[in-house]
Amino acid sequence: MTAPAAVIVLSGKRKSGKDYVASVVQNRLGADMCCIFRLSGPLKYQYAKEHNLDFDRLLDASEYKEKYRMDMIRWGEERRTEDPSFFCRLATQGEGSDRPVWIVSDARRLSDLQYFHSNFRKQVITVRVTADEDVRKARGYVFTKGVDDVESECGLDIGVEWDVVITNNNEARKFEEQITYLVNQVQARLRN
Ligand SMILES: Nc1ncnc2c1ncn2[C@@H]1O[C@H](COP(=O)(O)OP(=O)(O)OP(=O)(O)O)[C@@H](O)[C@H]1O
Repeated sequence: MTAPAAVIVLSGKRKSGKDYVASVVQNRLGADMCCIFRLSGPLKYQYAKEHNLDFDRLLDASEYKEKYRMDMIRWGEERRTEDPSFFCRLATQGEGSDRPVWIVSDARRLSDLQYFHSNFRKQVITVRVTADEDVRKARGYVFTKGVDDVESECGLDIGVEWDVVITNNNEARKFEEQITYLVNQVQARLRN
């Protein structure tokens, strides 16, 4: 595996705009230069594989998914406890990992940040995407107990020093300036 030149690690509350930022940055840099990884991506796939289940049925909103949902969450936690970098490693393998810029669109835990800091010390750029609650609500956010008040959503809310903070409150010009700043940081790493 060739090491990437830059690794952008995005974090933010639900509907703050992480996926949106990831795709804007990818468009700026070019898809051939840049790959987006989702840490939440391989969980279902790996769970299905290890339990001999039908991956496609696990992805839809059927009874099948409901039946295995709790067990899948438990299994994911167990895996992470045994090996905190398990899902980070899994998500960033395979297609696209040979591109020079990685964007990880959904860091949720301190262990996610620790993984990227310790494996890609010089390349990593941590980014917190923020948006006011009313803006997030307008984008479809609804507070859900058991989802929005647990570690996977709140683990990075305080006590982290981010390299870049992007405020994404529908202010196009400000947003643009912040994206340009981030893209410049990436380009500086590509030159080194
Ligand atoms: N600056 C922006 N301009 C226009 N639309 C935006 C902007 N930011 C976010 N959106 C839109 O708001 C919605 C939510 O954004 P997005 O999916 O990127 O959030 P997220 O943080 O990835 O959410 P989740 O955590 O639920 O996956 C999307 O439809 C997205 O296109």
